[in-house]
Amino acid sequence: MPTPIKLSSRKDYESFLEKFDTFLLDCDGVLWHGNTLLPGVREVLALLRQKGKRLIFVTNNSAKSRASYSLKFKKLNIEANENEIFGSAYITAYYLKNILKFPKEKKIYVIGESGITEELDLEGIRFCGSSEDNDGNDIDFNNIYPDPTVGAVLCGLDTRINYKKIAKAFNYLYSNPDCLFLLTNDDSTIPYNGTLYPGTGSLVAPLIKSLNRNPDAVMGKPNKPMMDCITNEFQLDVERTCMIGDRLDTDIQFGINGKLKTLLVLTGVSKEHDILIENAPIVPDYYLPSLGDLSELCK
Ligand SMILES: O=C(O)[C@H](O)[C@H](O)COP(=O)(O)O
Repeated sequence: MPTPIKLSSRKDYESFLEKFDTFLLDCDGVLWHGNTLLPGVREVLALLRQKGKRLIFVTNNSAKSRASYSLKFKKLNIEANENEIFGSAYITAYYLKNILKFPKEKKIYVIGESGITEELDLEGIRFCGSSEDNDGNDIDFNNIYPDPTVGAVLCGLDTRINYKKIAKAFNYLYSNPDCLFLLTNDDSTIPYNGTLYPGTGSLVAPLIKSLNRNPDAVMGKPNKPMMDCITNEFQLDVERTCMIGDRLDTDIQFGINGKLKTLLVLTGVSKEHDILIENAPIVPDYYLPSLGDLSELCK
């Protein structure tokens, strides 16, 4: 496995940027933690735009729709067109509609937030669950029963997860072997406020354990549906495209799977020792303490 190249000087930054026309950029842990932009990021993104680079934002965070992410970028004073934003909620709705051809007469039970329900709505896909099961009332098991019209259970990031949601999702999957079990992504953690919290992959562990069943499909990085959705909208020259991420097993693996070059930044989940240990399973082409370090070129 080749040794990753650490970018550490102005000369390194300049020659790195000259190699690529397109950058795929992860969001949580690269651009921001929650609603806090990481230092230097705004300047670097503006620099990349000035240099005529194409930017594509690729996030496994399904809590927001494409439109809501577009609003978030605007509030953070970052230029980003909606068609440059690929969130796992958007690609999941796209995949259900165009690839899985999800039947119109069926509906989806959702564990997740408005990102998912807004994108399903836009594709005309019926759903139930999500915030309607947020309530903190005692569970009434008589209110949980098989429903053959539920054709899939879809799980994404849900900061209002509760026993009732897991029990209803379990019920639909346990009572109907034809019911699909889908995840927007399976990140084990989410970088937030300089630390980590349980991510989507950890929230669905109770379902996997209790059903003794793995999901039928996971949409987000490092998986193919995310890349298929991007390449359906953008022609990528893989030799001149670089994936920038903070997480080895999603972002960097996603870039490797897509035959892209990869840059790991250390402001999120993965750390320098993860790539310098002997026989590291996943290694980026380049790495850098933070994306903001490239703002050295703005001076
Ligand atoms: O769903 C999750 O676990 C998180 O939203 C995910 O870790 C963040 O996605 P990213 O922007 O890093 O792809």
